[in-house]
Amino acid sequence: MVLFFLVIGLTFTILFDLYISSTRFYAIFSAFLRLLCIIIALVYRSIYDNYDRKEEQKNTKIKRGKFWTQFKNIFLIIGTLMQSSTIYYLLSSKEQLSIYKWVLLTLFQMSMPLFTYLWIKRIEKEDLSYLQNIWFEIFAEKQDSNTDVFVPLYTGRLLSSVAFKEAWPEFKQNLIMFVIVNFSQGFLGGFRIGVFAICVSRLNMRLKTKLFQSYLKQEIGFFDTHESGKLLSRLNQDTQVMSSIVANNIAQCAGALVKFVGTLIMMIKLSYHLTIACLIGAPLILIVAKISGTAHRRVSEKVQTLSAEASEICEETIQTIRTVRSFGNEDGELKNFISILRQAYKISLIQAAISAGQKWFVELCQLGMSVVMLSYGAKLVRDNKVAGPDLLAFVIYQLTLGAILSDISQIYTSMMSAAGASEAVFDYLDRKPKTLVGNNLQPDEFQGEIEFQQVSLNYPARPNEIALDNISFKIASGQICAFVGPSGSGKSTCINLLERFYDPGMGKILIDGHEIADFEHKYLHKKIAMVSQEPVLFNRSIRENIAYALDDEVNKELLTAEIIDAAKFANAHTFITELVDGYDTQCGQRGGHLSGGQKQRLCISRAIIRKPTILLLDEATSSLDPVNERLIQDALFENKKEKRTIIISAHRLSTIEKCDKIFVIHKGRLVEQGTHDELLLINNGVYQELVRRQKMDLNENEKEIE
Ligand SMILES: Nc1ncnc2c1ncn2[C@@H]1O[C@H](COP(=O)(O)OP(=O)(O)OP(=O)(O)O)[C@@H](O)[C@H]1O
Repeated sequence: MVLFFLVIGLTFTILFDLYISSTRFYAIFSAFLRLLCIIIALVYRSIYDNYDRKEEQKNTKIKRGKFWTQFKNIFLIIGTLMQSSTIYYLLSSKEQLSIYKWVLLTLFQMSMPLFTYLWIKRIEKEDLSYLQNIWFEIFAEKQDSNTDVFVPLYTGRLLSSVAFKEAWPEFKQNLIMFVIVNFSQGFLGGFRIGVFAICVSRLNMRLKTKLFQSYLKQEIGFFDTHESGKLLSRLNQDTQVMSSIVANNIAQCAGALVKFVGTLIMMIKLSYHLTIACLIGAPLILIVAKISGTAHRRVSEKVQTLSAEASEICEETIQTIRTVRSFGNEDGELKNFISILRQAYKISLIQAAISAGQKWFVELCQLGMSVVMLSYGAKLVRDNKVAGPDLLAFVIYQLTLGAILSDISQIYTSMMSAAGASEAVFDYLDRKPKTLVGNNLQPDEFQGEIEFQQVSLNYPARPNEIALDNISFKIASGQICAFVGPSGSGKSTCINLLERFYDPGMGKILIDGHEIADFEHKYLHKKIAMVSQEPVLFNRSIRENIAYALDDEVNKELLTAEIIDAAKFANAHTFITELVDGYDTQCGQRGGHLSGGQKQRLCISRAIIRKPTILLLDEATSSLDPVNERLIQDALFENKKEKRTIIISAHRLSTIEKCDKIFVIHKGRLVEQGTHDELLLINNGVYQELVRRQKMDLNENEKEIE
């Protein structure tokens, strides 16, 4: 891809310089364009270098190729000097340019695409490769602008041939030039629009991919503190705003700047007196653009934040629609939604007022510029200082310049809006996960021996509350153990740590003597499977849900047999085959088309099919009827074929009586451990109390039934 840009850049350079450029003026103009582009590249680079430095200060571990970075900076500076010297040479040399000098100059000027190539390479290294689309767009826009600049000149000349008798002999020649420049403008304009449409879609796709990729890399704590609705709004809306505004405007801005410079050169060539007269209002337009741009940035930031909040309410309400309906609170949710949209609307009114005010002011300045230029121009024509046809061409240039200035001011304003919208997106894109996904340890043997060494944890969402306090225990390979304790005591937290959803604040978690963080991410999750408290299924078929994340290359027939075995293990096969579509039945969003118990059984099948060495069951059978629960328990306890370490977190103590070891957790601390019989012997122990209470509840229930 990068080579493609390089080839395009070089081809344009050679074509334009060797064959199309025949005048010294065009050569100067062409070199000037390159200079401009290199300067833009330099500015970008310095911004990213600065960003690098900040990153380095934040994270000293990041080592970057400093030498190479500086080397490329020097390249860009040399490029700038080369282009400047080309312009100087062309301006100062009086003699006709010979062909070998043209070749030399062209080689000289080829530095531009070469430097661009280096710059693009650099961007790719920084993982910001989507910016190359913008760069390509600048290329396309630049070519278009080149011919744009000549349109008023030949329009002016053609009109003068019609209007002034003395210009009649040149009518034919002017008509041909008029057709050529207008045709090229139209052709290149179409080309530009096509390229632009591709660029926007590609930029959008890449931005979304990068952002989604960045979300997927984040630690679970990030999702505890960032609502999904807001994250989705950033992913869908903000990236869209960014890609269309940024791609569109950077391209237009480059084009407008090129046109501005080109038009200005042509105007100066026609009459520098008139040029000075008509530029009086320009600085005012640019100052107003700057002021309103800053205002737009702030406003747009607020609007995007509010729209993310609205999206969060919408998403949450849809997700929890059954609860909302059961409490009859549809109006309440709608009210919240409307109130946020109203706030956004009020802020948009400010945005509209700023845009309108800016437009009025710019139009007024343009009018002033026209009046000054026309009055002064008429005087110059009367004094024979400017020829009539030149004044006509100048008027067209002046109108073009006014439109360009107006464009630049609007581009700046909307760029600022995009900057406001993009702030949060870039924050997420640049965010480094606090927990690294994993290292590279992938031992051939994985026994499943677990050890907690003085482990403590505070959840990121509640940094001041201790969830686990100095917990130490050891589970031998192949043992079946249980975590018990009152609700909120920390059982699921221990399981979350074994899944590496969080890293302990203090202490170590070892598996087979290695720290859990040392294992490679995919390897670890092949060896450890979990069935969580809330059974979550994907909106796919039962078959796909059970085989979720298994390697694609697994033989299909084998896979079907394994899926059925796994379903049988979890006692799910019977209910699946009773469904009309059997294993192809769709589960609905989050498994909403199935009952709680059915979902749990599918989740168990999904874990079992992976043949994990460590199986974590967090209240995995809580929604099942006693018969089904007993069948699954038996399958777990009696499966001697595979050596598997199993950890069960359960409230129904009858289900864990047979466990090799029971860990009693209370208020985040490990208070007792042993077998069921050993724990019952601890007088006034927590376990003894839990068993006593459950027995009482059972007796009362039995009495009620009687
Ligand atoms: N993601 C989280 N962010 C903040 N605090 C959390 C989070 N998850 C759990 N907690 C808190 O940590 C403590 C332990 O929770 P945990 O889920 O481990 O309890 P548990 O013993 O599994 O309870 P239960 O039997 O009800 O499932 C509780 O006080 C809970 O409020």
